Amino acid sequence: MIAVAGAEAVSVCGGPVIPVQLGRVDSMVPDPEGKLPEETLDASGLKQCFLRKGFSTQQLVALSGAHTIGSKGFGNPSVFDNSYFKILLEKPWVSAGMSSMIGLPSDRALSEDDECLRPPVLAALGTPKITLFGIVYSLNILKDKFLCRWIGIYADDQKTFFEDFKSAYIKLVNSGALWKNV
Ligand code: HEM
Repeated sequence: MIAVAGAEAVSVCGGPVIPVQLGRVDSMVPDPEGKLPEETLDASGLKQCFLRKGFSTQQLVALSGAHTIGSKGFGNPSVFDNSYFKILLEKPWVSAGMSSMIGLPSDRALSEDDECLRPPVLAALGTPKITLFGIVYSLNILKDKFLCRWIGIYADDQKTFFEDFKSAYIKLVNSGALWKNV
């Protein structure tokens, strides 16, 4: 129910439509304590925590984009879009008073990590394209492959954020689940 409600909330708020597989075996016991990442973890702690569960830095950054919804200062609280990443790139955010209201410590930690972010020079370039004999090549593919600065990529390209969020969400909610044989 939680996995389905989460996916429904994302699409109702304008995010991607995420198919959630039904029919899983319900758990009879609660999860042990300490399975969720602490909001006070730094970027390296967050990355390790996600890696231990089989999630890459890219998936950590994409999933954290869910914080675009709600009251943490990432744009319209009821719209699922890529404002989270755009606002993280605006660091240090207008004023010290305002910055303390933006995001959780974990969100701010991602914006201070080189692997999660990207160099300002590439941020200024936006989405570069080369035109050769009428054919347009997007350098985004190269950026994705070799630079891996996910906050910048998702701030530039909401479609890529939606695609990556969708697959990471499916992986997250299916992780450790068992299904009935029907
Ligand atoms: C990266 C590790 C994460 C940490 C440390 C974290 C921590 C938290 C905390 C502490 C809150 C409560 C904020 C408050 O109201 O004071 C929160 C809210 C929330 N989280 Fe996360 N979270 C993480 C990842 C995720 C993921 C993976 C998702 C979904 C895919 C998610 C979705 C949400 C949503 C929708 C809220 C409500 C936001 C609001 O109403 O302000 N979070 N998170």
